[in-house]
Amino acid sequence: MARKPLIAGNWKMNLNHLEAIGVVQKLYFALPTKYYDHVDVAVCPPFTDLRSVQTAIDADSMPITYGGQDCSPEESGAFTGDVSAAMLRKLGCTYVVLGHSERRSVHGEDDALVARKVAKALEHGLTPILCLGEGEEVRDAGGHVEHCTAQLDGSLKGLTAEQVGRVVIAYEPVWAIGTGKTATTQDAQEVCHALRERLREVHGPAVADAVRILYGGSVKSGNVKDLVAQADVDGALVGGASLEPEGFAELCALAAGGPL
Ligand SMILES: O=C[C@H](O)COP(=O)(O)O
Repeated sequence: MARKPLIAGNWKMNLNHLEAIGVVQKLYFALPTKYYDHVDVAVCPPFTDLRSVQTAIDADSMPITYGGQDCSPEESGAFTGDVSAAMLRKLGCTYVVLGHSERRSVHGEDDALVARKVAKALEHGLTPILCLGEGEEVRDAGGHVEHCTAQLDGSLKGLTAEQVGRVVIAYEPVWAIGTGKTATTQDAQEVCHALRERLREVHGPAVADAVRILYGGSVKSGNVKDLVAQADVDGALVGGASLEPEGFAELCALAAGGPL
Protein backbone atom coordinates (compact mmCIF):
# COMPACT_ATOMS: atom_id res chain seq x y z
CA MET A 1 0.00 0.00 0.00
CA ALA A 2 1.39 3.40 -0.98
CA ARG A 3 1.74 5.78 1.93
CA LYS A 4 2.58 9.41 1.20
CA PRO A 5 5.80 10.34 3.01
CA LEU A 6 5.69 12.87 5.81
CA ILE A 7 8.66 15.06 6.65
CA ALA A 8 8.15 16.79 9.98
CA GLY A 9 10.62 19.32 11.33
CA ASN A 10 10.89 19.30 15.12
CA TRP A 11 12.42 22.64 16.02
CA LYS A 12 12.72 21.67 19.69
CA MET A 13 13.51 24.73 21.87
CA ASN A 14 14.90 26.83 19.03
CA LEU A 15 13.77 29.96 17.13
CA ASN A 16 11.63 32.73 18.64
CA HIS A 17 8.33 33.75 17.07
CA LEU A 18 9.89 36.33 14.77
CA GLU A 19 12.58 33.94 13.57
CA ALA A 20 9.85 31.33 13.07
CA ILE A 21 8.04 33.50 10.54
CA GLY A 22 11.23 33.96 8.54
CA VAL A 23 12.00 30.23 8.53
CA VAL A 24 8.52 29.22 7.40
CA GLN A 25 8.48 31.83 4.62
CA LYS A 26 11.92 30.79 3.39
CA LEU A 27 10.89 27.14 3.43
CA TYR A 28 7.77 27.95 1.43
CA PHE A 29 9.67 29.91 -1.21
CA ALA A 30 12.46 27.33 -1.43
CA LEU A 31 10.25 24.29 -2.05
CA PRO A 32 8.30 24.39 -5.33
CA THR A 33 4.60 23.57 -4.93
CA LYS A 34 4.79 20.50 -7.19
CA TYR A 35 6.62 18.57 -4.46
CA TYR A 36 3.68 18.71 -2.09
CA ASP A 37 1.87 16.16 -4.27
CA HIS A 38 4.53 13.67 -3.23
CA VAL A 39 5.40 14.65 0.33
CA ASP A 40 3.56 16.13 3.31
CA VAL A 41 5.63 18.82 5.02
CA ALA A 42 5.11 19.90 8.62
CA VAL A 43 6.92 22.00 11.19
CA CYS A 44 6.63 21.62 14.95
CA PRO A 45 7.77 24.89 16.53
CA PRO A 46 7.83 25.82 20.23
CA PHE A 47 4.41 26.75 21.65
CA THR A 48 5.26 30.46 21.69
CA ASP A 49 5.77 30.43 17.89
CA LEU A 50 2.57 28.66 16.90
CA ARG A 51 0.36 31.72 16.44
CA SER A 52 3.00 33.41 14.28
CA VAL A 53 3.53 30.29 12.21
CA GLN A 54 -0.21 29.96 11.74
CA THR A 55 -0.48 33.57 10.55
CA ALA A 56 2.41 33.20 8.09
CA ILE A 57 1.02 29.96 6.68
CA ASP A 58 -2.53 31.31 6.38
CA ALA A 59 -1.40 34.59 4.80
CA ASP A 60 0.10 32.79 1.81
CA SER A 61 -2.16 29.70 1.91
CA MET A 62 1.01 27.62 2.24
CA PRO A 63 0.61 23.85 1.85
CA ILE A 64 2.64 23.39 5.04
CA THR A 65 1.05 21.98 8.18
CA TYR A 66 2.26 22.44 11.74
CA GLY A 67 2.02 20.99 15.19
CA GLY A 68 3.01 21.25 18.83
CA GLN A 69 5.83 19.39 20.56
CA ASP A 70 3.78 18.08 23.48
CA CYS A 71 0.34 18.39 25.06
CA SER A 72 -1.25 17.71 28.42
CA PRO A 73 -3.12 14.47 29.04
CA GLU A 74 -5.71 16.56 30.87
CA GLU A 75 -8.61 18.44 29.33
CA SER A 76 -8.12 21.76 31.15
CA GLY A 77 -7.70 23.18 34.62
CA ALA A 78 -5.02 23.77 37.24
CA PHE A 79 -1.97 22.47 35.37
CA THR A 80 0.47 25.36 35.42
CA GLY A 81 2.77 25.50 32.45
CA ASP A 82 0.92 22.88 30.44
CA VAL A 83 -0.77 23.32 27.07
CA SER A 84 -3.89 21.38 26.16
CA ALA A 85 -4.70 19.46 23.00
CA ALA A 86 -7.77 21.67 22.54
CA MET A 87 -5.56 24.78 22.59
CA LEU A 88 -3.29 23.31 19.91
CA ARG A 89 -6.24 22.36 17.75
CA LYS A 90 -7.74 25.83 18.14
CA LEU A 91 -4.47 27.24 16.79
CA GLY A 92 -4.86 25.12 13.67
CA CYS A 93 -2.34 22.44 14.57
CA THR A 94 -2.54 19.20 12.62
CA TYR A 95 0.09 17.29 14.62
CA VAL A 96 1.51 16.99 18.09
CA VAL A 97 4.82 15.27 18.84
CA LEU A 98 4.36 12.98 21.86
CA GLY A 99 6.73 10.80 23.84
CA HIS A 100 9.88 12.29 22.36
CA SER A 101 12.95 10.79 24.02
CA GLU A 102 13.88 14.21 25.38
CA ARG A 103 10.55 14.35 27.22
CA ARG A 104 10.90 10.76 28.34
CA SER A 105 14.40 11.36 29.73
CA VAL A 106 14.27 15.02 30.88
CA HIS A 107 10.66 15.02 32.13
CA GLY A 108 10.40 11.38 33.16
CA GLU A 109 7.47 10.58 30.85
CA ASP A 110 6.60 6.89 30.72
CA ASP A 111 4.50 4.87 28.27
CA ALA A 112 1.37 5.13 30.42
CA LEU A 113 1.51 8.92 30.45
CA VAL A 114 2.29 9.04 26.73
CA ALA A 115 -0.72 6.79 26.04
CA ARG A 116 -2.98 9.23 27.91
CA LYS A 117 -1.57 12.12 25.86
CA VAL A 118 -2.08 10.21 22.61
CA ALA A 119 -5.71 9.55 23.53
CA LYS A 120 -6.30 13.19 24.46
CA ALA A 121 -4.71 14.45 21.25
CA LEU A 122 -6.89 12.12 19.16
CA GLU A 123 -9.99 13.20 21.06
CA HIS A 124 -9.31 16.75 19.83
CA GLY A 125 -8.62 15.83 16.23
CA LEU A 126 -4.83 16.10 16.38
CA THR A 127 -2.56 13.55 14.76
CA PRO A 128 -0.04 12.38 17.36
CA ILE A 129 3.50 11.78 16.15
CA LEU A 130 4.32 9.11 18.70
CA CYS A 131 8.07 8.82 19.26
CA LEU A 132 9.87 5.76 20.56
CA GLY A 133 13.32 4.26 20.29
CA GLU A 134 16.07 2.46 22.15
CA GLY A 135 19.15 3.81 23.88
CA GLU A 136 22.67 2.79 22.98
CA GLU A 137 22.98 0.10 25.67
CA VAL A 138 19.82 -1.64 24.51
CA ARG A 139 21.02 -1.50 20.90
CA ASP A 140 24.44 -2.89 21.86
CA ALA A 141 22.76 -5.74 23.72
CA GLY A 142 20.61 -6.52 20.67
CA GLY A 143 17.34 -5.77 22.45
CA HIS A 144 16.20 -2.93 20.19
CA VAL A 145 13.28 -4.66 18.46
CA GLU A 146 11.77 -5.96 21.71
CA HIS A 147 12.31 -2.60 23.39
CA CYS A 148 10.60 -0.65 20.60
CA THR A 149 7.64 -3.00 20.19
CA ALA A 150 7.09 -2.91 23.97
CA GLN A 151 7.17 0.91 23.88
CA LEU A 152 4.68 0.82 21.00
CA ASP A 153 2.29 -1.41 22.95
CA GLY A 154 2.63 0.67 26.11
CA SER A 155 2.20 4.03 24.38
CA LEU A 156 -0.91 2.87 22.49
CA LYS A 157 -2.48 1.01 25.41
CA GLY A 158 -6.24 1.32 25.61
CA LEU A 159 -6.70 2.73 22.11
CA THR A 160 -9.04 1.17 19.56
CA ALA A 161 -7.82 0.09 16.14
CA GLU A 162 -9.62 3.10 14.65
CA GLN A 163 -7.68 5.42 16.97
CA VAL A 164 -4.35 3.73 16.28
CA GLY A 165 -5.04 4.17 12.56
CA ARG A 166 -4.87 7.95 13.11
CA VAL A 167 -1.42 7.93 14.74
CA VAL A 168 1.96 8.56 13.10
CA ILE A 169 4.83 6.59 14.66
CA ALA A 170 8.38 7.92 14.74
CA TYR A 171 11.20 5.47 15.38
CA GLU A 172 14.03 7.50 16.85
CA PRO A 173 16.98 5.56 18.25
CA VAL A 174 18.21 7.73 21.11
CA TRP A 175 21.85 7.18 20.17
CA ALA A 176 21.21 8.78 16.76
CA ILE A 177 19.49 11.96 17.97
CA GLY A 178 21.59 15.06 17.49
CA THR A 179 24.76 12.98 17.41
CA GLY A 180 25.39 12.81 13.68
CA LYS A 181 25.24 8.99 14.02
CA THR A 182 22.40 8.00 11.70
CA ALA A 183 21.06 4.49 11.87
CA THR A 184 21.86 2.60 8.70
CA THR A 185 18.97 2.21 6.29
CA GLN A 186 18.87 -1.47 7.31
CA ASP A 187 18.69 -0.54 11.01
CA ALA A 188 15.82 1.85 10.32
CA GLN A 189 13.98 -0.65 8.12
CA GLU A 190 14.42 -3.49 10.62
CA VAL A 191 12.71 -1.63 13.46
CA CYS A 192 10.09 0.15 11.32
CA HIS A 193 9.16 -3.23 9.82
CA ALA A 194 8.94 -4.83 13.25
CA LEU A 195 6.70 -1.99 14.44
CA ARG A 196 4.41 -2.43 11.45
CA GLU A 197 4.20 -6.18 12.04
CA ARG A 198 3.35 -5.54 15.67
CA LEU A 199 0.57 -3.15 14.58
CA ARG A 200 -0.68 -5.89 12.23
CA GLU A 201 -0.71 -8.45 15.02
CA VAL A 202 -2.46 -6.26 17.60
CA HIS A 203 -4.60 -3.84 15.54
CA GLY A 204 -5.11 -5.62 12.22
CA PRO A 205 -3.84 -5.36 8.64
CA ALA A 206 -5.78 -2.24 7.64
CA VAL A 207 -4.19 -0.25 10.47
CA ALA A 208 -0.71 -1.69 9.86
CA ASP A 209 -0.86 -0.84 6.16
CA ALA A 210 -2.19 2.68 6.68
CA VAL A 211 -0.08 4.00 9.57
CA ARG A 212 2.93 6.09 8.62
CA ILE A 213 6.14 5.13 10.39
CA LEU A 214 8.88 7.75 10.30
CA TYR A 215 12.56 7.49 11.10
CA GLY A 216 14.28 10.20 13.15
CA GLY A 217 17.88 10.76 14.23
CA SER A 218 20.42 12.86 12.33
CA VAL A 219 18.37 12.87 9.13
CA LYS A 220 19.75 15.25 6.52
CA SER A 221 19.69 15.82 2.75
CA GLY A 222 22.48 13.30 2.32
CA ASN A 223 20.63 10.32 3.80
CA VAL A 224 16.89 11.03 3.53
CA LYS A 225 16.45 9.52 0.07
CA ASP A 226 17.87 6.14 1.05
CA LEU A 227 15.88 6.12 4.29
CA VAL A 228 12.49 6.82 2.68
CA ALA A 229 13.27 4.25 -0.03
CA GLN A 230 12.91 1.54 2.62
CA ALA A 231 9.62 -0.34 2.42
CA ASP A 232 8.49 0.50 5.94
CA VAL A 233 9.97 4.00 6.34
CA ASP A 234 7.34 6.59 5.43
CA GLY A 235 9.23 9.78 6.08
CA ALA A 236 11.31 11.45 8.75
CA LEU A 237 11.14 13.44 11.96
CA VAL A 238 13.95 15.92 11.52
CA GLY A 239 15.56 17.94 14.31
CA GLY A 240 18.66 20.04 13.62
CA ALA A 241 18.36 19.95 9.83
CA SER A 242 14.86 21.46 9.98
CA LEU A 243 16.13 24.75 11.42
CA GLU A 244 17.78 25.85 8.20
CA PRO A 245 14.95 26.41 5.67
CA GLU A 246 16.80 26.02 2.37
CA GLY A 247 18.45 22.78 3.51
CA PHE A 248 15.15 21.50 4.88
CA ALA A 249 13.43 22.33 1.58
CA GLU A 250 16.08 20.29 -0.24
CA LEU A 251 15.56 17.41 2.20
CA CYS A 252 11.77 17.53 1.58
CA ALA A 253 12.29 17.59 -2.19
CA LEU A 254 14.57 14.56 -2.00
CA ALA A 255 11.97 12.70 0.08
CA ALA A 256 9.46 13.52 -2.65
CA GLY A 257 11.72 11.99 -5.27
CA GLY A 258 13.35 15.35 -6.14
CA PRO A 259 16.25 16.86 -6.61
CA LEU A 260 15.26 20.43 -5.84
O1 LIG B 1 12.68 14.93 16.75
C1 LIG B 1 13.73 14.88 16.11
C2 LIG B 1 14.81 14.03 16.54
O2 LIG B 1 15.05 14.14 17.89
C3 LIG B 1 16.01 14.05 15.67
O3 LIG B 1 16.84 15.15 15.93
P1 LIG B 1 18.14 15.35 14.99
O4 LIG B 1 17.64 15.34 13.57
O5 LIG B 1 18.69 16.69 15.39
O6 LIG B 1 19.05 14.21 15.26
